[in-house]
Amino acid sequence: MKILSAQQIREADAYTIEHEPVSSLQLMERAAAECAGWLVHTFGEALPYYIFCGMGNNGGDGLVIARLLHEAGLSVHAYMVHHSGKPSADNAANQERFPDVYHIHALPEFPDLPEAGIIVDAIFGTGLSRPVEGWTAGILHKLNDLGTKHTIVSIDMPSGLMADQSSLHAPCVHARYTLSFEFYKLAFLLPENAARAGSVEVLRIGLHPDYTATVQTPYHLTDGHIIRTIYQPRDPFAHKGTYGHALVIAGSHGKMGAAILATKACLRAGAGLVSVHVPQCGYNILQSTVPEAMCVTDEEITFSSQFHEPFRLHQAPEYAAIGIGPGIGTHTATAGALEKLLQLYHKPMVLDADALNIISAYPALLAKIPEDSILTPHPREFERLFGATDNQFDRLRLLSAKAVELRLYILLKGRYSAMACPDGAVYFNPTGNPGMATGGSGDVLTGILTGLLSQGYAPKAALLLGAWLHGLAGDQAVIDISEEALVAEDIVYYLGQAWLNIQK
Ligand SMILES: NC(=O)C1=CN([C@@H]2O[C@H](COP(=O)(O)OP(=O)(O)OC[C@H]3O[C@@H](n4cnc5c(N)ncnc54)[C@H](OP(=O)(O)O)[C@@H]3O)[C@@H](O)[C@H]2O)[C@H](O)CC1
Ligand SMILES: [K+]
Repeated sequence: MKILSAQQIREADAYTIEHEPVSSLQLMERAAAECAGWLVHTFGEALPYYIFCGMGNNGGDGLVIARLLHEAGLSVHAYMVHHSGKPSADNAANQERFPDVYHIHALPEFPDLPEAGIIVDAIFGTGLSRPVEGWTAGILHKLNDLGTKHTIVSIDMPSGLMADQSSLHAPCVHARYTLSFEFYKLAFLLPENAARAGSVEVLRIGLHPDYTATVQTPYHLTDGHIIRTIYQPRDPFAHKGTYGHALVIAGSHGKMGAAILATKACLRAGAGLVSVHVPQCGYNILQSTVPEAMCVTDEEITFSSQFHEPFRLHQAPEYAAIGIGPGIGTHTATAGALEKLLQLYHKPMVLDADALNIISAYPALLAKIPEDSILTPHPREFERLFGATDNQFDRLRLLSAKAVELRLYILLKGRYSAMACPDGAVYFNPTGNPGMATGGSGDVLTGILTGLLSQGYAPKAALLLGAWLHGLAGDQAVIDISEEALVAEDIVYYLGQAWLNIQK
C-alpha cells in the first residue's frame, strides 16, 4: 500500500472530484458516511456523541457525521472550534445543513461533558501545516484530559499531528482510534507518535484508483498483495542443493542461544543446508540442539577466523548466503575476522547485532560491505552507526540516505520496521506485536533473512518477506501463547504457521 504525503492526498481528492466526477461536498458526504457507519457499528446507538469540529474540511466531515448520527436518532452534541477566521466553503455549507452547533471562541467556553460517551475529534486533519498554539492547543489538552472517561475517535488524523513532518513536541489529541481516509499517513508509522493515533482504521472513501496507481512515493506499507507477488512456491523436483547452503556466524561463550535461534530460523526459513560457525565451546550445544545444521568451530571463544577443519575463512565465498552478528561479541580478533570476511565475500549478506557494533567502532568497514547486503539495526545500533537525529522523520531521511549512499538494504527495527532500499524506496512492515520485544527475537530475524537469501530470493524480496514472516510468526504465536509468555523460540516454531498463512 502506498503512503502518500498530505499534498498528494489533496491531489488524490482533486483528481477524484474531476475524474469520477463527484462534487467535493458529495465526497465529504461519502467520507463522513463511512465514519458514521463505523462509529455506530463499533459503539452502538446508546452512547452520546460529542463532535468537535474545526473550520476546515476536517471540521466539515465532523459536521456531516453529526448530521448523519442525529438523523439516525442518536444523541449528538456538536461544537465548532473557531481557531481561524473563516470556514472552508464545504464547512460553511455543512454548517447551514446542520446549524445546531455550540461555538467555542476561547478556552473558558469549553463545555462540560457529564455523561460518558464518544468524543469525535474533527478539528484538524491533513490541512494542519504548523503546530497548534494558544487556546486552540488548550482545547486539545482538554480533550486529552477527558480521554480517560470518554473514547476519543479522531477523523482522518488526530488533531495536532502533521502527516509528513515531525510534531514531536506539538500539542496533539491522543486518540483511541483514528479513522484514516484511504491511506495510512507516514506519521502513524513512527514510534514518536505511538501515543497519538491509537488503533488506525483505514476507511475506503472511494478516491480514484487511477491516481493511486500512478502516483510516485518512496513510502510503502507492505501488505498481503506485495507478499504474494514475492513468494515463490518450492520446486517439486527440488533437492537440498536447490535451496542453497547458508552460513550463520553467531554465538560466543555465554551467548550460544543466539546461534541456536538464528540457525533454527535459517532452517525454518527454507535454506537447503545450514552451517553454523561457533566457538569450540558451542560445538556440543549446537550439535545437540540443532541436529539439522552442520557445525564449524573456531579455536577462540568467539568468531576469530581461527577455524578448525574442515572450514577455513577462505571457503566463505562458497556459501550461498552468510548471516553474521548475533552474540559474536566485539573482540578485536572478531573485528579482524569480520574485516577478512568482508574482503572475501562479495554476495549480499545479513549483518546484525555485534557485527553492526563492530562496524560502528570501525566505520571504514561500512564501505566494504557487499552491495545489496541487509543490515538490521535496532534504534540504538542505528544511532551508533549513523548518528543521532532530532526526531524520527529526520531519522527516516537519514536511514534512506544511507541505504542509497552505501547501496545497502537497512531494516530499522520497530513496531513498523522501516526497510530502506538502495533505490530510495522505504517499506514499513505491519506484522508483529509487543510480545516480540524479547531477547533473541532479532537473532531469529537474522536467521530468516539468511535462509531466504540462501534459497535464491533477491535481497529486497528476502527483506520484505523475511520481516513479514517474522512478525506474522509472532502474531500466530501470541494467539496460543500470549504476548507476555512469548519467547524467541516460539517465533521460530510458528514460522510454519506464517508460511502456511501466506500460501493460502
Ligand atoms: N482525503 C480526501 O480526499 C478528503 C478529505 N477530507 C477531509 O479534509 C481534510 C483536510 O481538509 P483541509 O481543509 O485541507 O484541512 P483541515 O481541515 O485539516 O485544516 C484546515 C484548517 O486548519 C487551519 N490551520 C492549519 N494549521 C493550523 C494551526 N496550526 N493552528 C490553527 N489553525 C490551523 C487552516 O487555516 P490556515 O490559516 O492555515 O489557512 C484551515 O482553517 C482531511 O483531513 C479530511 O478530514 C474531505 O472531507 C473528504 C475527502
Ligand atoms: K481530526
